[in-house]
Amino acid sequence: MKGHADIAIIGGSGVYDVSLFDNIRQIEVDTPFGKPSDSITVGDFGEKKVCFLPRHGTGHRVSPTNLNSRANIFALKKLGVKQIIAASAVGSLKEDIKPQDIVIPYQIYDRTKIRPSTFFDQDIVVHTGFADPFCSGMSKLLHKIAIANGYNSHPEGTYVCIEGPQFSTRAESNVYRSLGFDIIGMTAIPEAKLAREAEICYSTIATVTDYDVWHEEDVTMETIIANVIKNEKAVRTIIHQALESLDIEQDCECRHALDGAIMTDSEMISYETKYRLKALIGKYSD
Ligand SMILES: CSC[C@H]1O[C@H](OP(=O)(O)O)[C@H](O)[C@@H]1O
Ligand SMILES: Nc1ncnc2[nH]cnc12
Repeated sequence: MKGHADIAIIGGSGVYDVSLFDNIRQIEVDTPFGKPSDSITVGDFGEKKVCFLPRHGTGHRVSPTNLNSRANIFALKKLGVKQIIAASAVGSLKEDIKPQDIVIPYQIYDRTKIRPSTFFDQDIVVHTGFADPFCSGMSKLLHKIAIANGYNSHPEGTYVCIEGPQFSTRAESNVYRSLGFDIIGMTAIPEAKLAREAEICYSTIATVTDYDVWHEEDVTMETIIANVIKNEKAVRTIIHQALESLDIEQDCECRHALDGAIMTDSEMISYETKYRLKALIGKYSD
């Protein structure tokens, strides 16, 4: 691996390349948790060092359950990433959130079942705050940009993350609606949790592809793919303008998430663990 990036884009369904960077190189990054979903494209955006990772791999090979999110986020941390903009295709749980709208989620409700969702599962115990799972500064910026470009953007949506890969039953969809959730997807968890553990600011541009089964006869891939294609321009526009505006020097509380969160006595953490997780805990452990 040879590369550095301050800002990362994680592409979701239909976003496998943002074509916004100059001087691009593909790099392979290895991590203690294995390999990320694909090689990472590093490049320049003006003065900024940026990178791109397709969440499901090129050609959409990795299902939500099998995503190695630990490797994906660890690899970005190793590159020096401080801010992640994630793109995600979602279903809507509300009438006024229409297909092709944008939602910038501010909360997540976790309905996943079988995903490793922490870096700290061996020899070290860490409890990070996750009350507000997205970076509020970045999310406000994304919403502002979406509105300024004429998109129907909803700030502050709650994203319910299901295990998938099957879509929900009608009963489940109606329960999520009765609980007041706004959008539904399969990938925000554990990505957002791991970004917090890695002290990286993390925000999502959720693009609506369907109304989920509470509203539709059935969720079909035909509808979803048609809207994924229509949503692509919005995602690219918002990312482009966000990259212009983001200030990597500006401090944020997301970047101090491990401060005071490590419960284990430093002397009890093995040398191997300190070495293995150096990119995450190096600044807190001697
Ligand atoms: C393409 S439909 C279901 C699929 O789309 C979303 O993925 P992503 O968040 O990576 O855009 C959803 O979470 C499912 O994985
Ligand atoms: N209805 C839906 N449920 C779960 N994930 C989705 N991604 C896009 N639409 C979805």
